[in-house]
Amino acid sequence: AVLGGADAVGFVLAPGSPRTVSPEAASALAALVPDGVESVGVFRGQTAVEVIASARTAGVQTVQLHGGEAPDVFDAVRSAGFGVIRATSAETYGLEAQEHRELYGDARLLLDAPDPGAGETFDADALTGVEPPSGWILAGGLRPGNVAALAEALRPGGVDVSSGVEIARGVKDPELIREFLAAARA
Ligand SMILES: O=C(O)c1ccccc1N[C@@H]1O[C@H](COP(=O)(O)O)[C@@H](O)[C@H]1O
Repeated sequence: AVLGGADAVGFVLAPGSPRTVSPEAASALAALVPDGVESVGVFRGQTAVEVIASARTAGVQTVQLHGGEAPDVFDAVRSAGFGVIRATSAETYGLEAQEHRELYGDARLLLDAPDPGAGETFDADALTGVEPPSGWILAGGLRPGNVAALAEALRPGGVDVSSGVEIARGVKDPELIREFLAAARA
């Protein structure tokens, strides 16, 4: 991903995924990430104490929370010195946009399909009439073959991919990563 020109790389530190890496393994990988590329720890449904401990061991800069965590978890993670990304379902974001602004306002927003990491797209109509905050990140079922059209239609500030650059669940493919990055940049 770094060689292909990604702006950020993520390590799944949430338990229970075929992509889960230990904080120690993530630390060895994150140490290879050069300055200027953001390293992100991906979490779901853990306590603030667990998230902060794992993120510290892994040495990531940013924490991405997928589990509907409460605002106090974001505050704790931020106070521990990490940047924070709030990942939520695009299909419900329309109903909770005001809540996001009021309760999580300075967390970056990532809009995803309901089942994170499943490689499923969401119905883009869910964002009709909704204006996510500037710099929001689009995720959920992106692939080399659909990222350009979806980015063109939805105009996010960034895109995030996992399943769409894998040859088997949990196994990334360098060629698909290169294709994805080229399509996203285009
Ligand atoms: O990838 C996982 O297994 C995962 C586990 C827990 C939380 C998030 C996870 N993945 C994130 O989901 C989005 C979209 O993934 P996909 O491209 O649809 O496969 C992305 O942010 C992943 O990092």
